[in-house]
Order: sequence, then C-alpha cells, then structure tokens
Amino acid sequence: MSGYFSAEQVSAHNSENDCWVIIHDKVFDVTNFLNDHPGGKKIILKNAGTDATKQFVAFHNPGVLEKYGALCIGVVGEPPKAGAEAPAEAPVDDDDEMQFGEMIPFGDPSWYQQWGSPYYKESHRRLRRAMRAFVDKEIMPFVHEWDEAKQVPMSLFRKCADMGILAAIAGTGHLPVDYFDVESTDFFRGGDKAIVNPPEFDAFHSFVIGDELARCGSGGVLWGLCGGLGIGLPPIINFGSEELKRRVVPDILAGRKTICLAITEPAAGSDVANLTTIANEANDGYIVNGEKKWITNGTFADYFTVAVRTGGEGMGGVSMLLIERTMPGVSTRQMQCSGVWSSGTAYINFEDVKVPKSNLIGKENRGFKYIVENFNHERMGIVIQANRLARVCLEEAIKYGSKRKTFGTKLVNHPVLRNKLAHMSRQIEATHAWCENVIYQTMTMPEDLQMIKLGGPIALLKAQATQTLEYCAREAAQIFGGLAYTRGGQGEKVERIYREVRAYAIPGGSEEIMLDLGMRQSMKVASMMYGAKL
Ligand code: HEM
Repeated sequence: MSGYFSAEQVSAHNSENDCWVIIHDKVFDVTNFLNDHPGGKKIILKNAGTDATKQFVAFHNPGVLEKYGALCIGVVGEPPKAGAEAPAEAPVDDDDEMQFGEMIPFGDPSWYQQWGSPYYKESHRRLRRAMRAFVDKEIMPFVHEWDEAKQVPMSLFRKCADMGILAAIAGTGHLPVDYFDVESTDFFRGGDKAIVNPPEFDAFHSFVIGDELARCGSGGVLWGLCGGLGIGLPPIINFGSEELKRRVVPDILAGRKTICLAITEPAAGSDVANLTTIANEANDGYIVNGEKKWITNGTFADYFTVAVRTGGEGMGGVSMLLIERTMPGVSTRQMQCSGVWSSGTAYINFEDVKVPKSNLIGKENRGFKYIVENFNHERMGIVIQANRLARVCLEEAIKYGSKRKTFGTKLVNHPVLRNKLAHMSRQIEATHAWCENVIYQTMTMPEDLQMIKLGGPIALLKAQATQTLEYCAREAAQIFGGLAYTRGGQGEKVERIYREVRAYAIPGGSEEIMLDLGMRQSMKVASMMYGAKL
C-alpha cells in the first residue's frame, strides 16, 4: 500500500482493463483479480471506480481483505503534511481494561464487558490482549487453508512455543518451568515485568489461553495444537522418570517435537480397561503389538504415549509406554473423519515394536491410574474449547444477522431469530460460569480431594458444554442458511464447527458416559463424604 487518492481519481478507473474499488477507505486495484473473483467479474465491474464498501460487507468475511492485502494500492484522502507527526497510539492501561473485544452481546465472557469478577487480575487482562493479538495474526487468517490441507504447519508449534502457549497447555494449572526456557517466551520473560510472572501463573491463565485460542473457530487447529500435548505429555511430566522427562519434554515444549496419547483401539474406547494392545517382556524391554484408532495428532507425532497390556485382564494390567516414531514396526495412516481435519487423526499399527524399559512411564501395571488422573484436566480442556466454539457460533450469527436482510428487515429483527440467539446465549453463559466455579476449585481444593469431588461435576460439565456446542452450531447454521452448508466464505466457521461437534461430544468420555458417571460419582460423594442419607 502506498498512495493517497481522491474519490474522483478512483472513479476514473472504472473499466475491465483498469478497475479500482474503494472498501473501508482503502483503494484496491482489482484489474488482474477480476477473472479470479469467486463472486464473478461482472459484480465487481458494476461497482468499478466507486466506494463498494456496503456491497463488499454484504458478501464477505472481514478477513478476506487481509488475505488479499496485496491488491491494496493506497487510501482515500490527503497525504500528511510534511513535518506533521503521526498521531500517537493511546497507551494501554492494563488496570483500566475492563472493556475488551468487539462488544457483541455475549460474544465474549462478561469480564470482557465491564462486569466485575473475583477471578481475574491485571496479568489475566494482559494475557488476554496478547493472546488475542497472536490468534488474530498467526492463526485466524490461515485456519481454512490448514483445514483443507488437513494439517497444521510445524511452524505453528514453534510460534506457540515462543509465546509460552505450549508450556501453558502442558502444565495442569502450573508451568513446568524446569523443562522450558522461561526467558525465551513472550508471555513469561522478565520476572515482575512479564505478561505473567511464572510463579503467579494459575488455572485462570490457562483458561484465558484455551478460551482465546478457541476463538480461531477450528476444532482441527485446537486438537492439532493441544490434542496430543495436553493429554499425551502430562502422564510423562507427572509420573515419568527424570531421565525420560529430560529426554523428551524440552523438545516438545520448544515446538521441535510433538507427542500424542494413544489409548483408544478399534474395539476399546470409553472402556479403557479392556484394551488389547500387548507389551510382552523381552530382554531389557518390551515387544509391543496392537492397533490404536482415532489417535489425535497420530499422523505427525514423534512420540506416542501408549496404553498397553503388560499384566492380566482389566484395569490392573495396563501400563503406559513411550513409543517413538523412529522405532521399527510403528506405522500410521491419517483417517478420513467428519471434522477436525487439521488435527491428524490416525490409525496406528504396532508390529513387533521393541521398546526399552527406560521408556516405561511410571510403574508397570499402574497405567490405568495415570490415565484416570488426567481425565479431569483433559475434560476441562474440552469444556473450555467447546464453550468458546459455541460462543463463536453465537458471535458469527449475531454479526451476520445484523447485516443480512430478509423481507425488508435485518434477520435480528425477526423475533424467531432472536429467540434462537437468546437460547444460545443463556446456555453459553451458564456453562462459562460453571466452568469458572470448577476452575476456582482446582486452585483451592487439595489435589487428592479434587479427584474424588470434582470428577462428577466435571463429567456433567463436559456434557453441558458439548450439548451447548451442538445446540449453538445447529442454530447458527440455520441462521446462516445455505452459507453454512458450503465450505469457506461467510459461513466458514459455522460450517466447520457444525462438522466438528462430534469430535467434542464423543472423545474424553461420551455424553452418555459423562452423564451417568457424573451422577453416580456425585451420589457416592454425597453419601460417603457429606453424610447424605441416600
Ligand atoms: C478487493 C475486493 C474483493 C475481494 C478481494 C473479493 C474476494 C472475494 C472472495 C475471496 C470471495 C469468496 C467468498 C469469501 O471468501 O468470502 C468472494 C465472493 C463474492 N464477492 Fe467478492 N471480493 C472483492 C470485491 C467484491 C465486490 C466489490 C463485490 C460487489 C458486490 C463482491 C461480491 C462478491 C459476491 C457476490 C461473492 C459471492 C458470495 C457468496 O458466495 O455467497 N466482491 N469475493
């Protein structure tokens, strides 16, 4: 972008061989783009040489202009007078940032929209600003491309590592500071002056990171980035030997290597205790044989945290092994799924894979305990993502409904449409508030009690979040109409999220199992711990 033009100058460029348009006060030379324009040549030519902002807004996502930035040749207006200083940008006062975001009703959590909250302080507000800038610049514009290509680039892992996002996702409410260089990250460098000083990092910082990340509106990117790291690494960090941790954790937190969790099998999903992948002892290690299915990140992961049978039947015979892609006998193939395309969901074969004893995670036959201990963390990750994806559906629906007119009035002016938005909003807000309440308990309740007392509510919360997501994706798709039935364009996010609902409602415990477990566990806690006479 270079020049300054008057509207009159622009109006002279009004033919097929020389076509300019003004959009949001910027001047675009679209002459060479006319034949490639997905909406057709004629429709732009009708607006050639004019301010086409209104027409453009009616048919496009705002992100389109960022993608086609190269077409911009200048702005409408006078060049600044020589010697005139550029207006200074107002400094951001973190203490004052009670309002943040676009102010779409319920488009962001209430603490972004001037509501008070006991949970957030300045560091959370700084972090939300930094996360938003990162996601808007480094993720949002590329999501559709990555989804169609069915992979997230490795460069994204490195960028997220440089921010500190990978370490935050791997840590369960605290940062694994011994295994990454705090001073090389944007979020955590600089002690007191850091965006977040590492000792002050808490579960609400994790929440802000997960919530802001999920604004990208792609379960594929979220599962791609967090789906292996968030569940495959904690068993190593929490139970692995120091040697194992030193060997694998730093590379993963630096974005040089990736890891996934391999538990589910073609015939063993939520009933983990029945898995059949076998690890027979041989010399100073194991020989592993078996198949794993629906393994998030399995297509590209360097490491696999694998649940194997080392002992007898049931949960007491399960161990966790770290298997490496370079080990002979490991093969993976990408599965064709309805959604989360860029997350590399894989079918994995282990054929006579020799695994050294040093790759055993924790103790033999204790694997089931390690898996179960990460369930709360895993499920809360799913809850946070699902509820923000639901919010994205709401936000998109409100924005679209505020510009699209039918029967002479905007969609949002039809009561039947507002009724849908209202039901979406109330479910999202209720889920968010419950989520904050549970997160607060993870910071204040002793860890051994959390396992017992939070398991039930978190299972119910997972079902609540995924049913909210399903509802919101459906209603937003109805509001977008045909646009949510086609990939890309204005309905892009909603179309994608609608396809991704099952990737939230099934893994990490299906809704059916969550609802049953949630009540069973809560009944048990009520009678055993609180003395309820049931
Ligand atoms: C810099 C100028 C423009 C660029 C870069 C551009 C780009 C695009 C792109 C990428 C699409 C595919 C759908 C999407 O991704 O949103 C599209 C569709 C479309 N564009 Fe443009 N466009 C421009 C100007 C215009 C103008 C001035 C009009 C005038 C009305 C227009 C009308 C349309 C229509 C009707 C569609 C089809 C929408 C649909 O499929 O529902 N475009 N444009």
